[in-house]
Amino acid sequence: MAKWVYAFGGGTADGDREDRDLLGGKGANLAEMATLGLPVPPGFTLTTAVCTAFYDNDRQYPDGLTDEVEAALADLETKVGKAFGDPANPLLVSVRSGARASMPGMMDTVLNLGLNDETAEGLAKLSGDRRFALDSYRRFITMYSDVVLGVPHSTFEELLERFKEDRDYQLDTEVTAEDWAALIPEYKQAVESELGQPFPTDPRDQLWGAIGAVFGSWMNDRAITYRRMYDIPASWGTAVNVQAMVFGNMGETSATGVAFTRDPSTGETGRYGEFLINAQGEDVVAGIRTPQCLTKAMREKMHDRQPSMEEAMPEVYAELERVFEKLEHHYRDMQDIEFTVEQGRLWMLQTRNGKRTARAALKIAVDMADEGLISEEEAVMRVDPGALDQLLHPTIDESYERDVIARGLPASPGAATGAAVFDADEAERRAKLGDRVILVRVETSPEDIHGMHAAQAIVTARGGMTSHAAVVARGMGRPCVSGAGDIKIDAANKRFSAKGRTVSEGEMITVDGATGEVLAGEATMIKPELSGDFAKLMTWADRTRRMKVRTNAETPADVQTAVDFGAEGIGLCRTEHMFFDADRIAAVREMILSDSQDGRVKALAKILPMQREDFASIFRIMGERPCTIRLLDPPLHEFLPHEEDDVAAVAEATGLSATALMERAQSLNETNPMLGHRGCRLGITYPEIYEMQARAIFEAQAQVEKETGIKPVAEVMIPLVAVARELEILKARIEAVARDVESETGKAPEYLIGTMIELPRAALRAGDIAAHAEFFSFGTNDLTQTTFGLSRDDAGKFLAAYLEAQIFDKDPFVSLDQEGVGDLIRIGVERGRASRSELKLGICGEHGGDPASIGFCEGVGLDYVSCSPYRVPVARLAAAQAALRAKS
Ligand SMILES: Nc1ncnc2c1ncn2[C@@H]1O[C@H](COP(=O)(O)O)[C@@H](O)[C@H]1O
Ligand SMILES: C=C(OP(=O)(O)O)C(=O)O
Ligand SMILES: O=P(O)(O)OP(=O)(O)O
Ligand SMILES: [Mg+2]
Repeated sequence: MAKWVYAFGGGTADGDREDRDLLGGKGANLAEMATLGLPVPPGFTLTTAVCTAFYDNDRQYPDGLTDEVEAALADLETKVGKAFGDPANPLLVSVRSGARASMPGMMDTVLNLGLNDETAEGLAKLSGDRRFALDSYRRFITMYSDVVLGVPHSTFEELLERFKEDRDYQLDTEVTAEDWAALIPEYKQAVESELGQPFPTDPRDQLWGAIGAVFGSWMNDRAITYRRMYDIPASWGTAVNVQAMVFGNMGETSATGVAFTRDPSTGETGRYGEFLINAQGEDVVAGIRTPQCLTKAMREKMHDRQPSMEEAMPEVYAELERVFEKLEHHYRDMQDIEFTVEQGRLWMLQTRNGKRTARAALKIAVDMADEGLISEEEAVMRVDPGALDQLLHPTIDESYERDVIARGLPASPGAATGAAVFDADEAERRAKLGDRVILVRVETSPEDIHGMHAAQAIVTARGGMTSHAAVVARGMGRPCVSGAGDIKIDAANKRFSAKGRTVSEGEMITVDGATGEVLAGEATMIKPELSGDFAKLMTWADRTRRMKVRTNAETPADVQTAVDFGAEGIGLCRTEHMFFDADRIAAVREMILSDSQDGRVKALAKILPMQREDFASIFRIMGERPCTIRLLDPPLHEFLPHEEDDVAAVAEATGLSATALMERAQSLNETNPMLGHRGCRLGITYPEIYEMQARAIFEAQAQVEKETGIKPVAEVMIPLVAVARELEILKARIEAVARDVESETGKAPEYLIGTMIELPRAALRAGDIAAHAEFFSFGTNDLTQTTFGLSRDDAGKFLAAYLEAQIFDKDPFVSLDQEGVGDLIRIGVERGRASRSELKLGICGEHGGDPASIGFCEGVGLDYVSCSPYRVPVARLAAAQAALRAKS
């Protein structure tokens, strides 16, 4: 029989951290902490299997669940010595979500459950603090109504605000016990008016209501968005944790807080966190009050005048410090911890591996390896290659004169510029149109997640470093300034003001998430420094990986950037990019529009010296690293002149009439150019084009060898081969050019000839093709396009609908379709290698920079991946992780 409910607390637990699939991360770690002997309020976990069964059975619970919950509740009552619903000695519980993967703030939690008029009075008597009891009661009504009954939080906020205004109160702390006693009936009345039925008073009804709502929150919009963003399957489900309440709102010796064992923004060692005296956990994470610092060091750094927890509660803080130490050693990773202090007694409410910026992930991984806590290989596995991207992005140039309009907390590092917007939907709308936007909000709620994702950076007027905005922004790598109190947002008129200045929607601002500053205008940015920890981790990754990492680049600047990032070769130099250059396009047009071979040869002679110099400048940078140069690929159609001026320029160069040229252009026009006169088909029909290019490559090699004494290595790549004979013919011609250049220069070029595999037929007939190819490079952009029959230029129009309908899990042009396109690659590799065992194999489609696709490339045994320059470090790390996974 399935077991649906697992207990924890009192030094033991039914499960442990290995059970996170079943108990969710929160439940598994609560169980683990309980067994470690840490002070965890006892409770029990309804497993993720209950959630799955609930959704599979039309929101019905599985048989036996009610009995198991009753038994667990009775056991909990015994453990804490209180009874659920007993006015004389009431047990209150929290009902908390918690999935396998942490989804901070995305699902629901209800605190203080079990309160009604009688138990609230009982709690007042028992605690001797009526204000505390009524404060807990009003919190419960508010939270339960919002989460379970669908009566929004704002209903109660408005009642409270009006009440405070009438009495001239500024803060919630001024509201007395009598005041709460007067307000609570108003709260309940508001619920009854809204729902037509009274607020539930039976604690068991409340419990099942909350359990249902928390399971239901697995399917709320923000949880769905978050799952999509982080690839979390809907089938995982959430667990529900029912836990005895401890109270941080029991006066000045009580508090609640969130802490990280290392700084989640920078990775610096030293505790980092916030706490609030006389408050409950939600107050900190929701950013309702701006909290106090955890440590003295942090307070001094932030110039905060309020005492830190280390200073205000030294004894409890010392105990907390011991817990940090224990947890970090136990989990061997930075921990994100939620705790509550009830009248001087510390209680642990959650621990999880802390979300962190890429910068912090890197520092923590390297530091922990240096401290001997983890191995170098583990450090390599700890950094998400995709997130590394964040480190490669610019920061504000120091010499830039900053026009600071507001200051807040440096909640997530990095800098970005964009147009100010004040609403998440608008941020998303503008971003879709290609605008860079900065989302400016009073505070963010999880409903804003799509807007935060669409924005370049986030600014909030309220909230601390652990507010929702800060945590989510760090996870996404978006710069964030939170708690910028100077900012007054006028949402109705779409503008904000700060220090007497006004910024309207659409005006450009800059956010510096490292300093907490918001600047007017667009700042100048500089490239990041990639030494220190970054270089160290990369060295460890390079030691570990099997596959080489090359780059797709053709301009000297890009090639240099890629080499600086550690590229070990060029995997794709697209020569057509050199053809489109403004001062060459006229000669290219002259070549394609001339109707004779002589005319083409004449035009190509103009291009040859330019191409030679292009290649020479690349070889000078690349030295002995191999350079794959792809001969002309795009359809001639793409080079045709469209404007009258362009036609006139070609007419002048060729001596042909504009009318004759237009007729010729018309005849070259294609209905379906991507499947038309392109790739090797051009080489076959206009041999002089590829001959010129081959000559430019070989002559450039000879020239650079003469200049530097270093022998450049060229890999001449023929695109769009479908039939082995195409390659056979073109290879013979290129070899003839190589021989000519050798006899003219006295230098034998070092080269290979190979092909791209970008058509299904080429993959299927890889055996025949390999008879003529010394290497294959999988052109997975076109191979995806041709395998799906899906235009890569037009798919954007309906891709969103395909992702929405779960026809595609991911955009197949971004992450390789490992089943379909992957099968063709597998076949290509097998048949190619069977025909030529030393065949060199690589990938040069965009997928070469995508970590999941790189994992696939490792699995099929490619020799290298090639990606755009800024992706090179990502690929180095992803290749190392793939190698480690393959080993394990
Ligand atoms: N049992 C509890 N006692 C006191 N405070 C609690 C309890 N359970 C949760 N909390 C606080 O609520 C927030 C949010 O809960 P999540 O379930 O982690 O979302 C948490 O920070 C705790 O401080
Ligand atoms: C790398 C490729 O070439 P391009 O993107 O230039 O078509 C490819 O098709 O995968
Ligand atoms: O359990 P998690 O980590 O998903 O988050 P939260 O604490 O917000 O529930
Ligand atoms: Mg939590």
